[in-house]
Amino acid sequence: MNEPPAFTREQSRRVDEIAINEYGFSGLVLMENAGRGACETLLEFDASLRKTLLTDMTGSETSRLAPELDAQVVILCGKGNNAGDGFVLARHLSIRGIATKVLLLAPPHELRGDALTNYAILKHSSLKHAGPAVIDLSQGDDFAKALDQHTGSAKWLVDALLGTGATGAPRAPYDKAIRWMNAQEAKRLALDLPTGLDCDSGIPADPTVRADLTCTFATSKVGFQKRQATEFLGEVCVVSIGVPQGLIEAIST
Ligand SMILES: NC(=O)C1=CN([C@@H]2O[C@H](COP(=O)(O)OP(=O)(O)OC[C@H]3O[C@@H](n4cnc5c(N)ncnc54)[C@H](O)[C@@H]3O)[C@@H](O)[C@H]2O)[C@@H](O)CC1
Ligand SMILES: [K+]
Repeated sequence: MNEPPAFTREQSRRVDEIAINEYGFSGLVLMENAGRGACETLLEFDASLRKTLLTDMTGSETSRLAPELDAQVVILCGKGNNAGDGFVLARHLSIRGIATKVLLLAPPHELRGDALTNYAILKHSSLKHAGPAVIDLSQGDDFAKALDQHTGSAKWLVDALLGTGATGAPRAPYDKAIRWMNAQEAKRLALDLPTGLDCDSGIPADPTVRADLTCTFATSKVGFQKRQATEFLGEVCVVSIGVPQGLIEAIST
């Protein structure tokens, strides 16, 4: 049997582009599959993540989640589609009763397209149904203190800062956020790739997220096979985004 393919940045972006422009996929469907797949992978990886639904006076579970500070999963989002995957992940964790919080590191008015749509859905469900708290940390001066305050005793920090749209080393405020993430005891999940890692060369920038688990979408990435990348990736799980295998094979040849 052939080895599963690993793609360059350009090939990965071509999968999305062809799926959308030639096959007729909606970008939202691909993003939904990415975020939902990451949710399922995380829950399989860490069976200790538990439902934190509150109980009402009669002892029955209510649909409200435990208060914000008990978030078990805190998702740090940038402004591209990688952040969009993070918003979808937050929604699906919340559906499964896992208390989740989203921290925005870019101003919400800079979100576009599918990421903006999923942000709007999340905000709506947060206001209407006590869904995941969404907190804008893009303003304010004491960034590390704000991150500490909003993270509490989370078990997992999720890197939804940058994906295949990254160019060069992570710039402010992502650089500070990465240094802060790497210094926490919580485990780290990277969506698509650890922010800072060049997915073609495998060369880590200073700083790069040190992940315990990387959920990478559609295929693994060429740079992940390089020795210097290993310590930043943790366990790598390839998550299907629903595109036909034939498309992946066509692009890999
Ligand atoms: N429809 C699609 O295209 C899909 C995309 N997916 C996700 O989308 C990601 C790619 O999304 P995008 O192309 O929006 O890119 P990113 O989400 O990687 O972010 C790009 C944004 O970050 C900024 N940026 C780039 N380099 C930076 C740096 N070094 N420091 C600070 N800011 C920087 C850019 O100005 C741009 O606004 C994939 O990795 C994957 O996670 C998945 O949702 C599957 C479907
Ligand atoms: K990422």
